[in-house]
Amino acid sequence: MSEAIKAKIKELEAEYARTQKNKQTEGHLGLVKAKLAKLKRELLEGGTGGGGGGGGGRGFDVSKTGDTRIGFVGFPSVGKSTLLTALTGTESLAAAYEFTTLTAVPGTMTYRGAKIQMVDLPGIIEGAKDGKGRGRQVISTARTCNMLLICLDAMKSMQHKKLIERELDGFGIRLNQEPPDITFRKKEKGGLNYQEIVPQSHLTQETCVQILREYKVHSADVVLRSDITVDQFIDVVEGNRKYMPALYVMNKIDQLTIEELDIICQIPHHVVVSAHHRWNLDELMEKIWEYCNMIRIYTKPKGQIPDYNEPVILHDTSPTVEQFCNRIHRAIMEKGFKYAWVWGTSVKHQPQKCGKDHTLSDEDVVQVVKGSSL
Ligand SMILES: Nc1nc2c(ncn2[C@@H]2O[C@H](COP(=O)(O)OP(=O)(O)OP(=O)(O)O)[C@@H](O)[C@H]2O)c(=O)[nH]1
Ligand SMILES: [K+]
Ligand SMILES: [Mg+2]
Repeated sequence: MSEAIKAKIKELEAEYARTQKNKQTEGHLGLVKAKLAKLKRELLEGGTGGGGGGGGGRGFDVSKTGDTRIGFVGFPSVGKSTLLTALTGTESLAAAYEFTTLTAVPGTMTYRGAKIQMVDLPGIIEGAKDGKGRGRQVISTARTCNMLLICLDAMKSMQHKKLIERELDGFGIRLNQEPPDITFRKKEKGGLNYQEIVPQSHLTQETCVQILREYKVHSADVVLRSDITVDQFIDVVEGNRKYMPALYVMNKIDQLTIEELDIICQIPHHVVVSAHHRWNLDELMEKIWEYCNMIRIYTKPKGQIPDYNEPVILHDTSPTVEQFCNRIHRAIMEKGFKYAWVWGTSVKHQPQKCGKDHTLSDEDVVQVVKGSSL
C-alpha cells in the first residue's frame, strides 16, 4: 500500500519536474502539488509506528513542564546532548559515536523568571519523516515544542541544513514562517466565493478551483489578504501545519577559522556556539527569548505586593488581558471577569482600569477584578 503511494509520488514529482513553469501551466502545477501533499499525508498517517491523525506518528512520552518547551533537532553527533548539559546541567550522555541518544531527555532551566524545558532528542537522518530510525518520533515530539533549535555541526556541509528542513517540512512543520493571512471556510453549498484583497502573483481563481476540486471542496469562502504561494494555499487547505520559530545553532565553532566563521554568519536565524566550551550561550539564550516571543506578566493579588518571582509567561508579541487570564485559569473569563488594574508601560495611568482586549507589555503588573468579589 505504502509502496503504491511512494510510486505515485515519484510519478507526480517527475511530472512536476518536466512541466514548464509558466502562467499557462500554473493551474495544472497547483493541482499536481495538491495531489502530492495529499499522498504525502497518507504516507505519514499510514506508515508503521505512527499513531495516525495529528500529523502522523507519536512522539516520545515526555511530560511537558514549565512555560516554554524547546526541542533540539539535528543529525547525529552534532552536539545536541553536550548543549543540553551545558544549558540545563541535566546530564545527557554525549559521546563521539552516532546515535548516542536514543530517547528524549528533558532538562530545565530558569531564564528571566521563565521556566524553560529543553528536550534533547535522538539524531535524525535523511528519510526520518518516512520512518527511518526514530525520525518520526523525534519530529512528532518536535511538533509539541514552542520553538526548535536546529543543531548543526559548523564543520560539516551546509547541505545538512537543507536536509533537516526537508524532513521537518515533510512532517508539516514550517520554520520561521507566519501562517498565511487568508480565510478559508468550507461551506455546504453556494460555490466558490474567491476574493483577492491583495493582488496575487502566484494564485489565480482557476488554480484555486482546481486545487479545491482535488480535495472535493466545491463550496467555500476564500479571502486572500496577503500575496501567497500555491504551497501556502495547499498548507491552509490541508490544515494541521505547525508554524514554529527556529534558530540554527552552529556548534563546534572552536574548530573553525575566522574565515569559515564569516561564511557561517551569513546564514539567517543562526547563532554560533561551542557547547563543549560553553561559548556564546548568553547570546543563544537572548535569541531564544526573542524568537519565542516571551512576555512576562506579574500577578498582583488584591492588597498584596506583586509576585515578581513567578511571572506568567505569554508567547505573543502583543498579548491581551484575556490571554493572560486564560493562561492562569480558563474559568476566569467565563466566571465573572469584570476588568483588570494594570501597571506598567502598556498604560498611561498607574494603575489603569483595562478591559479584556487591552494589550499588555513585557513586565506589566496585572490585578484581575471579578464581579463576584464586589
Ligand atoms: N570540538 C567540539 N566538539 C564538540 C562540541 N560539542 C560537542 N562536541 C563533541 O561532539 C561529539 C558528539 O556530541 P553529542 O553531544 O553526543 O552529540 P549529539 O548530537 O547528542 O549526538 P547523538 O545523540 O548521537 O545524535 C562528542 O564527542 C562531543 O564531545 C563543541 O562545541 N566543540
Ligand atoms: K553522539
Ligand atoms: Mg545526543
